Parts: sequence; structure tokens; C-alpha cells
Amino acid sequence: MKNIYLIGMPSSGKSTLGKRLARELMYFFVDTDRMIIREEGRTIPEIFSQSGEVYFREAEARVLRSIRPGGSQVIATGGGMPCFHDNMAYIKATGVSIFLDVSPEAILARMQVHAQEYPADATDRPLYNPYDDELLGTLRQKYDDRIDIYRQADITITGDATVQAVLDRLGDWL
Ligand SMILES: Nc1ncnc2c1ncn2[C@@H]1O[C@H](COP(=O)(O)OP(=O)(O)O)[C@@H](O)[C@H]1O
Ligand SMILES: O=C(O)C1=C[C@@H](OP(=O)(O)O)[C@@H](O)[C@H](O)C1
Ligand SMILES: [Mg+2]
Repeated sequence: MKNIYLIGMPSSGKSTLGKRLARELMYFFVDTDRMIIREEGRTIPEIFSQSGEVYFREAEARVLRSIRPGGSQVIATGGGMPCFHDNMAYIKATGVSIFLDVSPEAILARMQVHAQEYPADATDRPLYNPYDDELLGTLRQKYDDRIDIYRQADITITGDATVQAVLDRLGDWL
């Protein structure tokens, strides 16, 4: 069966929803950030600080192409992945893509709530600091930069996506 890719901004719910969707469909679940962490033996903040973003984007492109097409997998991508190294074209050629379209304002709220509940996770995303007063501006800029790529997805789900809503929209795509 076709692979299913979840794309969208950080904290749009790709990893959380992806796991639930995979369980529901009895597909495998993979998270490209986790694949990179395993391959590198380092955390994402460590990769960014020691090797830089360019290196991270190359690792993303490599792990994406290492996933078997047609392998009945739900793939949670990193927020920036579709926007580098022709990854969106590759995603479109090898599976069904779903864009979780969550506004920068809603993302900000999620990140801040998450940082309050789990302070240890606050540094997990090197490009987004939940305590930064400029975070909303950063998120708006990233959203504007990425939206033309994200919109190329086969399916767009706006706002809080439920597994059922995704299953309904997937319909004939599988
Ligand atoms: N639909 C949702 N509504 C509110 N919070 C959510 C939702 N989906 C995910 N979250 C929360 O947002 C945070 C990041 O979710 P995650 O699935 O890791 O996003 P992504 O993989 O897109 O970065 C987590 O704290 C998660 O609980
Ligand atoms: O938006 C981005 O560029 C990034 C998003 C992160 O993934 P999530 O979207 O799963 O948070 C992770 O890949 C890295 O911190 C860079
Ligand atoms: Mg994720």
C-alpha cells in the first residue's frame, strides 16, 4: 500500500497524529526526525549546533530517500523537510501527502503550553524557542516561506485534525 506523508509546521501534530493514524490503518509508523537521531547518535539540537542546518537538511533528504516506497508506512516529516532538496517532489512521487494546516498563532499557543508542561523539551527545536518574545514573528515568517510548498500536498486539513477526519479525507487515495 502507498506510503502516507504528514507535512506541516512544527507542532502541527505530524508525529502525534501520525502514530494514531498508523495504528488505525495498521501501517508502520516512522518519524524522520527520529530516524536522523538514530542514524547520527545525536539529538537534533546537537546536530544543529555541532554541524549546522545545511548538514541537517542533507540528513533529512537522505533518510527520506531511504524509506521504502509502497511500504504501508505513515511518515511524520520534520517541519522544514518538504522545503529542501526537492523533497516535496519526491514525497509527491512516492505517496499520498497530507498537510496539517495550523496557524502560527495556534502553533505558538501549543509550543508555549508544551514548554510549561514539559520544560525539559523546551530546547528540542533549535529554530523555535518557546520563551522567545519574537517566536510568533518567526513562526509567521516560516509559514509564509513554506506555504507554497505545503499547499502542494494532495490533502489539506485545516485546524485541529482528528484521525477520523484524516481517514475520511484519505478515502480513495489509498
Ligand atoms: N490537535 C492538537 N491540538 C493541540 N495540541 C496538539 C495537537 N496535536 C499535537 N499537539 C501538541 O503539540 C505538540 C507537538 O506535537 P507533534 O505531534 O510533536 O507535532 P509535530 O510533529 O508536527 O512537530 C505536542 O505537545 C502535542 O501534544
Ligand atoms: O521546522 C523545522 O525546520 C524543524 C522542525 C522539526 O520537526 P517538527 O516539525 O516535527 O517539530 C525538526 O525537524 C527540526 O527542529 C527543524
Ligand atoms: Mg514531529
